[in-house]
Amino acid sequence: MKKQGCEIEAVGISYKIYRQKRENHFKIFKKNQQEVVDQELKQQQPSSQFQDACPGIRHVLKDVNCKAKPWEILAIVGPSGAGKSSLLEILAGKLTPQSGSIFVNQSPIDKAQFRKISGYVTQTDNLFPLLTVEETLMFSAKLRLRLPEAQLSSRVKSLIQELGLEHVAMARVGDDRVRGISGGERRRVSIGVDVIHDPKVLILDEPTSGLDSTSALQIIDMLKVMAETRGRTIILSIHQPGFRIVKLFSSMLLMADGSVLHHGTVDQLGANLRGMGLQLPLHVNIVEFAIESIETIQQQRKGQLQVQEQGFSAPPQQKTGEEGESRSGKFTLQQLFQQSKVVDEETMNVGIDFPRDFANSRLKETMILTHRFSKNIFRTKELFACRTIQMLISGLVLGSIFHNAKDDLSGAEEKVGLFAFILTFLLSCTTEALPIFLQEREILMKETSCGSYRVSSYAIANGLVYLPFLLILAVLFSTPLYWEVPGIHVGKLLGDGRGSVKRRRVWGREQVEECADNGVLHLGLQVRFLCHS
Ligand SMILES: Nc1ncnc2c1ncn2[C@@H]1O[C@H](COP(=O)(O)OP(=O)(O)OP(=O)(O)O)[C@@H](O)[C@H]1O
Repeated sequence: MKKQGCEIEAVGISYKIYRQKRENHFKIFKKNQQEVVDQELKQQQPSSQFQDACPGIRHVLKDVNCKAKPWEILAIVGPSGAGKSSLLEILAGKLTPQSGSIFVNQSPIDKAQFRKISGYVTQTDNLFPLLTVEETLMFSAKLRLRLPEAQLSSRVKSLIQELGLEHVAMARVGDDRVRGISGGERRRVSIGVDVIHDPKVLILDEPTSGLDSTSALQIIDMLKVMAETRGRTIILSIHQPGFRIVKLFSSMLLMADGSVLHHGTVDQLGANLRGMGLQLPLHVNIVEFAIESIETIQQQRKGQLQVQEQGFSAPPQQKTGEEGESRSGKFTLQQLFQQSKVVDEETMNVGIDFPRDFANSRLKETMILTHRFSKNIFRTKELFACRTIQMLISGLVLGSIFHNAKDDLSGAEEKVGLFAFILTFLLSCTTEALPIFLQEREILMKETSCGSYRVSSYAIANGLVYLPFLLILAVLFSTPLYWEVPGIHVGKLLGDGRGSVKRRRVWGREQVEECADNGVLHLGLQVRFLCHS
């Protein structure tokens, strides 16, 4: 019987970023940046093709090859800045490399479809701080699964149990500002949000960062169980894994400076290091030792590459299988370490059912999002109470300033000033929404990119929740003004058809004044009047 699973293979991935250069603004004709890069790359020697020789270009990933198999955990390790996060983002379909390809079960990846069958847990936790752990997972389940409420609930409960979060299920998630659950528990919630739909591939960027060794071990242990019991493919990056954690990794990708230095099991890494004359000291973690010895490994690699380049002119040597040259035609350290490529035939060519559509209809997802927004709003009562009081006081103060406005021309001018002030005040108030949106933006981008819901549903739900509140604030602001400032009552403002028109000539130009019966100048006409004069 064939195993169900999803094998991910990256072949010849190169990713570079362009640093901003000081531009000569007086130079009108300049070359396209890509053209410059291509020309500079062409000029380079083959042996130094991966050096950061081009000024302004940073090679983040250099011809990276790797393979992650189902039922296994592939750990990406390496020093800070090695390119681990960039590789994970490329594997998750968030970044597009300049060259190279990603294959899913040997077929080229369709990013949009792949995002639906995979989960990507970022380095930072993007969660709503005011929702409880259970609510967070429940909303995620509702948005990503098309199941009856009872089944969703039982699924969330069993996931909470699996994640070891029963004791904090009803506690608020919290963040840097709001006190909530611990950092380790929050990391587990982030993982839970991305595994609730049971993805075939789970990509995690530093799932153990900032955790104590016990919490870190718990998380990796949980991922191991997930891989082994459900045949999931797990790819994660990790900094300085402990001894017991390393044992749980099925294979390891050691990276430094954007290149792969080792891709294989932990035992193979030990053997290769010994083969290079590096003896592992007693009681030292092999990954730590490998990272410490990166310079030596890189030097050996350079030497090997030079030997291979010289070998190009010599008659070709016999190669076994796929060893020696990767699909992209470039060499990796796998070749240096003479590792054989183990291909588990059982995992190949297994069809994947890509979900075609969103889990819910537009109406349903709008309802779910409206519910989530309402919960968040009702839990920020203090903020809303402050805004209500602020609007009420602003209205009262402004009304008292214009309380003595007269019902003549100068009074009308004051009222136009008041009108302009109100507009400016209300427009400046709208900028308060910006920090809230910036906070939620990461969550919105994450959820919409993996196909949880449509952006339009988010916008509608947001409007449904916030617009009534904004209307209430506007009424609270305008009520004291309405009663305090004489002559801006709606009835008086608009007149009732009984107004009269006065014409007079000032400096040879005809000016029009329209007065209601009580002598109040029509505000709208006043604006026109001011424009004319
Ligand atoms: N958008 C970017 N702008 C500038 N530099 C970038 C960008 N993306 C990646 N880099 C650079 O590429 C290199 C690799 O970054 P990456 O985040 O992938 O490393 P990492 O191995 O995940 O590091 P860490 O373990 O510290 O998270 C770093 O030197 C980083 O500064």
